[in-house]
Amino acid sequence: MAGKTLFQKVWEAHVVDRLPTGQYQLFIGLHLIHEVTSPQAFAALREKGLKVAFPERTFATVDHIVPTHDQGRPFVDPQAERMMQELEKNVREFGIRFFNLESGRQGIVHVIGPELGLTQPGMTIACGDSHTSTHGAFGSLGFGIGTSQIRDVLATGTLAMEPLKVRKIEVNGRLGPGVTPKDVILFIINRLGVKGGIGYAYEYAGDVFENMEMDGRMTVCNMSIEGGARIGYVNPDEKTFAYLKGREFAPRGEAWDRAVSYWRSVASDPDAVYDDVVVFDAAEIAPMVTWGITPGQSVPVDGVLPDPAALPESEREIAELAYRHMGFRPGMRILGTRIDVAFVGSCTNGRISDLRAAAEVVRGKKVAPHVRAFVVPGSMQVKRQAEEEGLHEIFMDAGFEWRGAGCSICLGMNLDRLEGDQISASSSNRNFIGRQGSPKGRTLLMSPQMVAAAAIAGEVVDIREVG
Ligand SMILES: CC(C)[C@H](C(=O)O)[C@@H](O)C(=O)O
Ligand code: SF4
Repeated sequence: MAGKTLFQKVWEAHVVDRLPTGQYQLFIGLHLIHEVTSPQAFAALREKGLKVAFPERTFATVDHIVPTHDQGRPFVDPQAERMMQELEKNVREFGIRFFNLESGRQGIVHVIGPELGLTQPGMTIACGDSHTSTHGAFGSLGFGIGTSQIRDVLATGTLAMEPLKVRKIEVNGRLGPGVTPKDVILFIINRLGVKGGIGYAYEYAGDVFENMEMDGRMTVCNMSIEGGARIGYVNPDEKTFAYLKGREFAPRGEAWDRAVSYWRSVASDPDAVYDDVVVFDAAEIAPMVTWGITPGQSVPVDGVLPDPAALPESEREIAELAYRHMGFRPGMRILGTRIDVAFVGSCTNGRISDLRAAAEVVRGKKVAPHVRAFVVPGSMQVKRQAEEEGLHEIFMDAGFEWRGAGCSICLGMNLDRLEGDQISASSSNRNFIGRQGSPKGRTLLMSPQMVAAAAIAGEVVDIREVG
C-alpha cells in the first residue's frame, strides 16, 4: 500500500463522521480566538443556551484592535474598547483562558500559539483568521475559519470540512545571501499565482525548508493562504521538537517522549502519493518586493515591473488595476522607490528572529528623515526577549518607534494607519487596496531586513548591496 502524506494521516485521525452532505466532520484539537471574528459566534451560543464544548482546548487573545502605543484602559478608540469588553465578557462567561494585556503573554494569535507550545505537530487547529495556516509550520493542520464555523467549533469541537488535495512544493539547494523565508514564499506565490493553491494543502519540502528554522517555516506557512492554499505545512523534525521543548503548554516528562514519537509518525511517508508536485531551485530566488495589489505581484528587488501584455491573460486586468492604484509604470525598477512608512511586524515577520535580523541592518544607522518607521513585536514575549537583547535600543537610537504587541499597521483596524497615498515598506503579508488603513495607501511587501534597509535609505534598496 502506498504511503500517506501528513495531511492524510492527521485528517484521518480526526475524522469523526461522514456527513450526509458528503463533507467530513473533523475534530478540532485546538481552537484559538481573537476579538474580531468571535463576537457573533459567542452570541449564537448564548442565543441557543449552549456552552463551549471544550473550553480547555480554547484560548483567546486580543491582537487586531489593540492599540500598540497607549494601551491604558479605556482604550482611546471607543470601538476598540467596546470590542475588548465584548471579548472579556465572552471569555468570562464561557470559561475560556484569555491571554490579555495583564497576562504578559498577549500577542498576535499566530505568534502566541506556537510560542506558548499550544501549537503541536499532528493537531487540527482552527481560528477565525485566514493566517491560521501559520501553525502548519509545526506539522499541524491549521484551518482559518469563518464566524459560523467558529460557532460550530465552540459548540461541538468539530467542523464540517471538505478534504483537500495535497501539492508538494520542493525547494532544493541553498538560498543566496540576503534571501529569507519571506522571499521564498513571495517567490512561490509569484510562480504559482494567488489562486494557484485553491483546493490544496501545500506541503513545503526539500533542502530549503529542512534547513529553515521554525520562525522561517512559520513565515512561509503563514502566507500559504495568500497563494490560495487553505493550509500549508512542513513535516515535523528535530527543529520542531527542539522549539517546543520546555514551552508552557508542551508535554513534559514521559508525556513528552510519547508525544515526540507520535509527532514523528505523522510526517509524510517517503512513498506518499501527492496530487501534484512542483520543484524549484533555491538559486532562482532573489530578495523579492511586491509592486502591486496582490501578494503575487512581486519582482526580484533588482528586476523591472512587468508589461501587463506579457502576463498570462488571467493576470492582466488586476495588473492594470495595480498600475493605476500604485502610480507605477511597466518597465520601471522597484529599486529606488521612495517610501514614507516602514513597518517591521505582523504574524508573518514579527518574531524574535525577524527583529534580530532587522536590528542587524539598523545598528548604528539612522532612519531617513522623511520616513516614519515602527517595530511592532508579534507578542509581549517577543517584546521582552528583544528588550533583554537590547534590540529596542538599536531601533530607537535609529529613530524607529518601539511599540506594544499587536497587528498594528498590518491592517487598518487600530490607530496605526497609512495616510493618504503613502507608500509603506512592510514585512506583513497583504498589499490589498486600502489594507493599511488608507484607501489610497500603497504597500510594498518585503522581508524585515529589506524593510529595515528601506527605512534607513528612505527608498527600496537591495539588501545584498547594504554594508
Ligand atoms: C480580521 C481577520 C478576520 C483577518 C483574517 O482573517 O486574516 C485579518 O487577520 C487579516 O489578516 O486580514
Ligand atoms: S498581523 Fe496582520 S495578517 Fe496577521 S492576524 Fe493580524 S491582521 Fe491578520
